[in-house]
Amino acid sequence: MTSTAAVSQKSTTPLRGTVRAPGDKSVSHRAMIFGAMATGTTTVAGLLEGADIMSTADAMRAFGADITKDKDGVWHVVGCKDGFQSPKHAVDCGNAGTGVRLIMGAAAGYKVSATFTGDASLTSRPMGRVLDPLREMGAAFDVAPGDRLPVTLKAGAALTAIDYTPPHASAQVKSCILLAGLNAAGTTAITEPTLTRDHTENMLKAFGVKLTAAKRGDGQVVRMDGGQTLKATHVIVPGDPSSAAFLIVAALITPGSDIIIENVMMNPTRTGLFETLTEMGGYLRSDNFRTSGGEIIADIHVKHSPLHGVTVPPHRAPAMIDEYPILAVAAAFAKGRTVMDGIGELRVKESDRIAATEALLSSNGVNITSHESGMTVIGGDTPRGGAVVKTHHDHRIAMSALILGLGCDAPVRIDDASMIATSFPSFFDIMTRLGAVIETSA
Ligand SMILES: O=C(O)C1=C[C@@H](OP(=O)(O)O)[C@@H](O)[C@H](O)C1
Ligand SMILES: C=C(OP(=O)(O)O)C(=O)O
Repeated sequence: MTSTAAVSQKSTTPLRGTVRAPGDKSVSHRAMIFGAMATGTTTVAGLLEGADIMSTADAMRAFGADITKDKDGVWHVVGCKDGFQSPKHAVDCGNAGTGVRLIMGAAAGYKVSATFTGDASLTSRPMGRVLDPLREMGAAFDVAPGDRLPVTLKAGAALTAIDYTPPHASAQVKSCILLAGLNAAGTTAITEPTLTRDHTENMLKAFGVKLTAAKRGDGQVVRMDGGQTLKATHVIVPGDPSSAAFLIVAALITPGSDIIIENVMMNPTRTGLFETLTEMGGYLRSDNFRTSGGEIIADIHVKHSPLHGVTVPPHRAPAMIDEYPILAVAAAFAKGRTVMDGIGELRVKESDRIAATEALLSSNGVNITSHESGMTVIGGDTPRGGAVVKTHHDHRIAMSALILGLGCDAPVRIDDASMIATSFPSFFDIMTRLGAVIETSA
């Protein structure tokens, strides 16, 4: 992707209007992958047409799926005939950790060979967290020491189910093992000490797979027999709460704002930020609750609010893991101290998000400190702004910086806005429609 700089200005008018959240990224990846694994044609409405999902769709085509979009915007995924086939070229998963980790799990079950790679950010992220359990199941890989991409899956191994407790709270690891387990001998069991997003479990059931998820403490044990086939279904993708987060914080910090975001997924494994912002004094009212495509969705009404700092309970981290950079921005406008702990996983996202968030806030005059697995913001004064923020190929850092600029005295610039298209291609359009001054610049 070519990089484009962008800048946001202090909002002198309130944000107003009703907008629709873009399709959820996690659900969209899964719709493409599960559709490719299924027999028959899966239809997908409301797909997030972000770059991450387009990379996953291309990867599924490389393994033999036929994927097209019709004139009404509905995607059709014709499952691979006789399972995944070995791709002719390396599979480039772009910027998407979810894409590559889930696809490696799915592919490991089919006795195919494939080389996986990605962009500068993805090739620096740890893959051992999925390669280790897949090796335990019997898969073999060629990979340089350190377990980074590129990774080559070697053909031929028959998999055996494992009973696994992931060392990190990770829906990607859980999902990778479950997808491999579909074609493994025996019963795959995964114990999660803390529950992570459960879209894989929900969607596998929608594709006709039998599995059980039994609550255990704050977590669960998922069990699934191998040798099950997925049957094509119709997927309706709900709006992404992680994208809605940017619009919500923008409205909370801009005086006079009053906005409605429609169609937001309210799955409790994803709504930790909404809970936290409400505790901080934010006006967030969800109504019109309904069920669509097996998920609860609602419309969220947000008004500008005076915020105060809070301590975020570490056990809430999995339910808002992608939202800490934008929470730190909200914390810059909240009176007092906001403490975020138990978030060491942020070090291995698209960028080191603790370091990137600290740089983004401190360079714009906000008081922030950090340690290995946490950060603390002391907020309340209008930030100075005026910095050019390095985004490190990270869409969430890019959007967080631009939202910060809406409340700073001087404009906030970012070095590269191109990655925003991975998860929220309509970000600029929607923000402009709400009345924000955010522009790409040369
Ligand atoms: O399963 C998923 O769709 C995701 C899981 C999370 O990653 P981890 O599993 O690494 O926590 C999250 O950060 C990512 O944006 C999407
Ligand atoms: C961490 C993220 O995604 P992924 O791991 O799929 O790259 C994210 O979208 O914030």
